Amino acid sequence: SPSDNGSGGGRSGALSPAPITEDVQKIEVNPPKGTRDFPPEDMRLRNWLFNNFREVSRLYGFEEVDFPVLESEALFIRKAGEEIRDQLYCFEDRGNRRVALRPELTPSLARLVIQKGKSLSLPLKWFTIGQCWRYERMTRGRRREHYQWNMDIIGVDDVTAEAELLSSIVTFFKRLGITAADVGFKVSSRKVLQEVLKCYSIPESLFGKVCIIIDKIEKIPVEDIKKELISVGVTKEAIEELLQVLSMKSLTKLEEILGDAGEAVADLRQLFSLAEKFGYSDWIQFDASIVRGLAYYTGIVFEGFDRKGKLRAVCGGGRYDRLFSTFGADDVPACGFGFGDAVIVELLKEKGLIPELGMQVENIVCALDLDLQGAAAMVATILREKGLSVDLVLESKPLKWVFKRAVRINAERLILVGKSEWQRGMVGVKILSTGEQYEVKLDELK
Ligand SMILES: Nc1ccc(Br)nc1
Repeated sequence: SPSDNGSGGGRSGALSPAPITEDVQKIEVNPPKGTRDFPPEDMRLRNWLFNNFREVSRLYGFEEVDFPVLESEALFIRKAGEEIRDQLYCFEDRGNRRVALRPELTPSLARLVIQKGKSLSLPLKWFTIGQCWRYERMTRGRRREHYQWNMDIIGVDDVTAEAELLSSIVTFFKRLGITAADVGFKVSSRKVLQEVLKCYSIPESLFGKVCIIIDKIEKIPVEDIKKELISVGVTKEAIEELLQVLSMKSLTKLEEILGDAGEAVADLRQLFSLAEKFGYSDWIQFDASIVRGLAYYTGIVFEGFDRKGKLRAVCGGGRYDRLFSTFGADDVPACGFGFGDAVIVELLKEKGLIPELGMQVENIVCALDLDLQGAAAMVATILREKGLSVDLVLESKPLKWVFKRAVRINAERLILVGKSEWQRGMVGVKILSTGEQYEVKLDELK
């Protein structure tokens, strides 16, 4: 067995803490408030989740894109009273530029589309997975960062685009074992609001603000909703009509109020018809109260919810046909969704659907003699060049330590490089699941 370097095989190499002197300051080892580390076990779960995001994106023919976490603050400055604006993680950089950690991904996507301009052939089907930030007073103890999967279709003004996006999310849920009994989508259209406001001659300019106020309908008392609507100039009559329409859960009843001439009912009817064809009718329901909290949505909006009502929205999205002109470019029809990495994990835990994702390595290679470390490196290299993973024991360790590590890293095989075997061009192999052991010629190792 390898000579013992007196480390006792325990947490060998553990250093006693450096003496605190004037130039050594004990650092905070936890990440900043509201942020997370991803140690190996958590990173395996995150990679598993993101790999599912990517696989669904591939299945739907979407191309991956990415943008900087840091953007010009101007990208996110909208005057509709959104929460996302109030919580912007913004600052002035050393060049005196106003910048922000992105709170969402859609404005960056729009910026890139505008930047690329005519060089792009529509429609675009782009996806990204990116970290998004908000600066929230920690009194509420909520997170300040999360990762979002975004899928966007740019250049299609038909509801088929929204239907395709909803299909992709259903496909994602199904892959994870989540069913229509667990999760549903509340679907509506902001054109419902638009048509009501138009009936009461409420100016279009109020549309964004009204949507942001209405989005709070489940979160604050209805009297406060009314006060805020009044404060932005909506008449009492319009408010009563609005609240009545927003309580609708039936398209037929909505049609009785709005008539069948408007786009809102037509879009929704088409979406529900397409849902039949895609096979996800069980997953969606009309709910006029859904407006979502981003000012730039203009049409169909939707959000994924857990049917037990225990969690916040799992995902959300919609059509945003006017975003590009707010950036000074020509408008392009667009729709997309954001899917956060936190609520879905809570949901999977609730449903017992978190997969076992142990560390896995195919080989652990160990020199049985101090002067065989080079030979062990050669063996590791041969295996790695064959595409086999190797944990190479880098120091002289007792065999007991090596076996413990092999179990901890879930190695399939232990490759022992011993003096007598090496002289015969052989190495020892132990299959850790069965205990079977044998010698094999180096050039036959596979
Ligand atoms: N927009 C946003 C960003 C970060 C978190 Br956590 N939640 C929402």
